[in-house]
Order: sequence, then C-alpha cells, then structure tokens
Amino acid sequence: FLWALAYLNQDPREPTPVSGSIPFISPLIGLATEKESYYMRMRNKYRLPIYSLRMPGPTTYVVNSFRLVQLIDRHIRTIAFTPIELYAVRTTMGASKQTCDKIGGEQLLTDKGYFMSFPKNVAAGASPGLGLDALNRTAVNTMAASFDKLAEQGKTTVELFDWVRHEIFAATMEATYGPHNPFRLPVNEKDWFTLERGLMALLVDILPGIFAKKSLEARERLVKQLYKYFQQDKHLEGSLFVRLRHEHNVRFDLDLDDTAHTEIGQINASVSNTVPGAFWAFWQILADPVVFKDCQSEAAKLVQTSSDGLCTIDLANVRTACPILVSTWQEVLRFHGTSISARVVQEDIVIDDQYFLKKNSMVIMPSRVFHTDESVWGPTASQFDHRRFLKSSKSGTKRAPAAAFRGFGGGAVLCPGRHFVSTEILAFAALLLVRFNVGPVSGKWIEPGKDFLMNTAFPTPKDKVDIELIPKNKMKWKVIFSDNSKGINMIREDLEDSKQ
Ligand code: HEM
Repeated sequence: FLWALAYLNQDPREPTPVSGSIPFISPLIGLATEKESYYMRMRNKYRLPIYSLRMPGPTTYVVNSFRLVQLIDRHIRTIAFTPIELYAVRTTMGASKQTCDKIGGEQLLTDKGYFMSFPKNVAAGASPGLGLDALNRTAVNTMAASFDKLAEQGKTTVELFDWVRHEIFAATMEATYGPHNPFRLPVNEKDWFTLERGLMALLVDILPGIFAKKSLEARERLVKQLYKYFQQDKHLEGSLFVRLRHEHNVRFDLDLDDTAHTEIGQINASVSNTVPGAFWAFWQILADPVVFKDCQSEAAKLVQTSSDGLCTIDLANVRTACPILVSTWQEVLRFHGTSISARVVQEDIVIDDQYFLKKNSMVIMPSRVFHTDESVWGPTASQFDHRRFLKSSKSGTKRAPAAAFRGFGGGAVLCPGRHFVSTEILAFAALLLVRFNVGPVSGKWIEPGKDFLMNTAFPTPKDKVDIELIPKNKMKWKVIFSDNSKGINMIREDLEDSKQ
C-alpha cells in the first residue's frame, strides 16, 4: 500500500523518488538515526542531481547538484525561505498569532515585507564599516579581559567545548547588547542553554509543552528580561545591529513583547552556530601540528613588544594579515559544517527545464553534500586542508569556484553575521595562540565524536576534550581592535563586492 501511495502520488516529471525499502518509513528512520549523514549516503547510493524523498507530510526534494542550487537561488519568491522564517517565529520564538498574521500573509513574499526587507534594514549593523568594527571591538575586549583573568590563575584546566561555549556566548552577547547586556547575569546564560537544548523540539512542534517543557519555561523567563531591556531603552546603548533590529520591528508595528520574542531567534542565529563552529576551528588549530605551526607563526606576527615589555596586539589585523588563519576557518566551515538550507515551493515550477517541483513541497539543500563533491573540490575533497582557500595554494589542492562555498549560505539568503563571527573566532584563536600554551590533559589529542543536529550549522562534540592552558609569560598585554572597516571576504558575493 505504501509503495502504491508513494508512486501514484508522484508526477513523472518530479525528481526521481527515493524511498528505501519501505516508503515513508525508511527515510524517517534514516534521518532519525543517521541525521544529516543520511543525505550523504543517499547521494553516494543514487548519484542523482535531485531526488524526491517520500516521507509523511509534504514532498521533500533533496538537491545534490551544486548547479541546481544556483538555479534554485534565483527563484527567491517561488522557492522561498520566508515561510520557514515565519514558521520559526511562531514555533521557536513563540511570537503571538497577531504578529505572525501581520508579518506573514500577503507581504510574506514581497520585497517590502518583514522578512525580505530584514537583511537590507539591518545590514549596516554587521557589514564592513563602523558598526561591525564596534561589534568586534566589544567582543575582543570581553575575551581579552577573560584571558587576563585566566593568565593570573597560572596553569588552568578546562573542558574545551564548555569553555569555548561560555567565552563565545559572553563575548557575542556583550557585543550585541552593550553595557546593559542581560546575559551578564549567569542565570540568563543558563536559561539560554536550557532553551537551546529544546529548540529542535520546538521547531518540530509536536506537543512542545511536554517534549520541551523546560525550554519553554526558560524562553518565557528570557523574554521577560529582553522585554525589560527594550522597555527601558537599554538598546540605545547597545550595538548598531540590535538598534537596527529594534527599528525594523517598530517599522512593522511589533509590540515590545513580540520584539522580545523575535530576539530569541536572533540570539539563536548568532550563538547556536558560532559556538560549535569556534569549537571545531580551535580543535583543528590546536590538535593538528601542521595547522598549529602555521597559524601560530601568523598570530605571533601581530604582536608588537615594546622595550618596557608591553605586548600589544591589534586583532583587527586578523582579517587582512592572517591568510592561513582565514583559510583554516573557511576549511572548517567546508569540512565540519553541516548547515542545511530549506525552502518552500510557493507554486508549481520547472527548474533546469526538466525537474517539476510541486507547490507546497519542501526543498532541502545540505551544504555538506556540495562541500564534499569531488567534481567541484577535487580528489582531496574528503581531507582537511587548511591551505585550500589560500589565493596561491601550493598544496596541489584544486581551487574550487568561490560560489561552491556555502558556509554562510548563498544567493538571496546570506548570513548577515558572517563578518562578525569570522573575525570573532579568528581573533579568539590568535589571542589564544599568542598568550597560552595549550595541550590535552591526557597527553594526546583525541578527536571527539560528532553529534549532528538538523537545526545547526555544525555538529557538537560528543566527547569531552580536557585541555590545559598555561600562560606563556608574565608580560602585560594590551589588546586593541582598530577601525579598519574591513570584512572577511569568503563568499562569492563579498569577493565580487571587494573587487569593485
Ligand atoms: C559560524 C557561525 C555561523 C554560521 C555557520 C552561519 C550560517 C548561516 C547560513 C548557512 C545561513 C543561510 C541559511 C539558509 O540558506 O537557509 C545563515 C543565515 C542567517 N544567519 Fe548565520 N551563521 C553564523 C553566525 C551568525 C551570526 C553571528 C549571526 C548574527 C549576528 C547570524 C545571523 C543570521 C541570520 C539573521 C540569517 C538569516 C538571513 C536572512 O534572513 O536572509 N548568523 N547563517
């Protein structure tokens, strides 16, 4: 019966159906057990540019071909991202029905609508310029102060993921919310991570009151804190980014309560990928002796030592003076990144003159599938090569077209936080490399297993990595971040802009 249902429902022009041994059930089991690796297995098994995955609910098309992704990117209104955003505003952020009706409906797919106009309205807050410099400066100052405290303690043992999670969270929240950052209170940080654990359950939206009870309670407490923050106009002393987000909400007549609810989504976007991304970046830099040596010698060049022994480092320079660090980060995004772009088909459409995509179906584009495609990245696609993205790579690695790199999305849906987060992570890495000797407590670096989550751009480590941090010297450090209005250009769109 299931076979009949799967195939009778299928238009012959739709992408070839792939269902495993039991239609509807096998893909569900595959995705639940293998998570994002399921898409890799299906790609390797069927070698199709695009296929239909028959599961309960709307038909899902999974795209394997990078060329098709580029075609899909062009249909922003027909194969749209905004319905997914609206769904997340309702389920994970918990905004009111009134607000969802207001920002959804007819304006959902128009340029002037809440979602489509968001990137333009907030761009100045996080694209190269004074707003971005200020964001990164506060993040850098926050981590520098924390490094000073750590150095005072002498040799310290920490668990790498827990440590990175706290440091990155604290720096990102301080940079965003400024001197009245509600997350300076440890209870609010704790609530964030309680909420984060249940975000997938909230997104799935099946009995969230039961399956994500603690997360829902934490969300309500956080919304109250954020409400107070905006009500007391504390955002006026926060980053340009948070002020522009607030203005965007005012423009669309959102009340304070729903403004606070939408901030939950912004925090999710700014932290949930950054923390595991930073973890894998630091893992690669610290655990691989070749990567370590290259990155450390680049970071050391940023330090100037005065005759009285003061060490000064301008971390704004990681963006322009550390090509190997930048290439390593890009390779971390390619090699460890697992982001999945999802879109909803708004009306029947044929792409590439042959694939018929039905209205209301889902289109899934897993970045790892493209990032491991040998026809694009060459025979070393499955290896980590920290020099792969250097302009003049001598490692013999095939240089991939810039557009093939999807670490921060592509086309109309680009990550607005890309410059901020890339600089933040690389500044953290550079400061760590120049100030501390770092080694595994066990004496050997053992790569942790990976826990794949469908709603984040990186896996989380399954195993603990205990490390020792030993300050390199007792010198005084001055950490600065000068205005240089530069970004880190990794994606095709930024590379093209920087050429103009
Ligand atoms: C390592 C960290 C990060 C990674 C890997 C990452 C990755 C991505 C990707 C792949 C997309 C596109 C999603 C799609 O195509 O469906 C995206 C979108 C987005 N990201 Fe990030 N991101 C990171 C950090 C951040 C930060 C720090 C912020 C904010 C400060 C942010 C805010 C956003 C927003 C708001 C969108 C939606 C853009 C839109 O509506 O057009 N992200 N991100």
